[in-house]
Amino acid sequence: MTSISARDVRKAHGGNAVLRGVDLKVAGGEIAALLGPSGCGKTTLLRLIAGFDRLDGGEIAIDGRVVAGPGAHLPPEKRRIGYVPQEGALFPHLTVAGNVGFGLARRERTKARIDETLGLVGVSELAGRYPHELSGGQQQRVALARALAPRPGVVVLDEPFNGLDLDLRRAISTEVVATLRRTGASAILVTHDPEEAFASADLVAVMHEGLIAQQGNPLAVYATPASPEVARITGAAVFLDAVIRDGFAETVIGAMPLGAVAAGVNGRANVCLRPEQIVVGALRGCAATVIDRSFRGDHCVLNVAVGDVRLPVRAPAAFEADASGVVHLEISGSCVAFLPRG
Ligand SMILES: Nc1ncnc2c1ncn2[C@@H]1O[C@H](COP(=O)(O)OP(=O)(O)OP(=O)(O)O)[C@@H](O)[C@H]1O
Repeated sequence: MTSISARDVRKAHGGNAVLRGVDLKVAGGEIAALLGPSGCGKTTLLRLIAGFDRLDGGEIAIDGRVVAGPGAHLPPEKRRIGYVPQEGALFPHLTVAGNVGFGLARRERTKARIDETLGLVGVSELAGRYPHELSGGQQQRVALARALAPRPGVVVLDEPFNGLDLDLRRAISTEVVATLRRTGASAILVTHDPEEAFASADLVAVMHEGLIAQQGNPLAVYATPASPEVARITGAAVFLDAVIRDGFAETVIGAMPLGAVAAGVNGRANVCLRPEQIVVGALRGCAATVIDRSFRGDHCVLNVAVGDVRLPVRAPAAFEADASGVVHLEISGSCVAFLPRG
């Protein structure tokens, strides 16, 4: 199984520092999600790992062998990396079998190998079709097959499910991850969707402004974000002013223990918790006034006021405040504290 490591990787485009010292380690057989907002440098990093571009500084190693670094640049075809570009990008003039065969060296380009790969991703019956005769989901499966055909040690996928609608997106990403696991390939999946990252990956690397701001297992990253930016990139977050005393944060809606990140902090801070940690009830807890309510399908979001603090909280879909518009909030779990900046 093939490991991937990037150390202090730097890259500028047109004078702008896009990657500013990226460190990332993916163990053999691990699936990593590279999660970050548009423009933070995700594609730039993938292209450097795949060998399509040259880095300006730092080092990339595949299975301990430096493939890019000072004085080193192994060409893409020698890196044993499969690349699944945004929205598949199949060759329109080639059939499915032709697309899958394209990435294979001539001596490996056999019908048996192509059939085996199509079978692996469950599209054997589509071998003779052209890309325009496929649905979006089928195109994605074929793009994965094309990347997997040469049996790469590493597969990198650049927002491969972007063009698909939500249901299909969830189904295909689950399938793709299961296929990657069957092959034993290590993978880096680029996404800006935290749910997709959490559902797919063993390791989530959160990228912000050209740096990996945090990497770790999905639960750790979600529950203890290392910065307010990581908290926002990884899901909905509620920020509250707090006073920290003896490992507890006192906020306008009550006190809660601190998670590991901010142990040792005392005094004023900004704490972050997830919306589901604030439970809305009728009787117990801190009183809050409902300002408005928006229905979201499986839940609703209430904007509530506690004194002059406004915050969004989640409630059951059918929740209705009583005539007074007063609800009670209880908090559960721990929060993360960030010291004021500056
Ligand atoms: N070849 C290039 N020439 C000049 N600027 C580039 C080039 N490639 C990327 N950039 C710039 O580098 C920055 C990072 O781009 P990149 O595509 O890596 O971001 P990203 O995180 O993948 O974004 P998205 O999620 O929108 O695909 C952007 O500001 C982009 O405009």
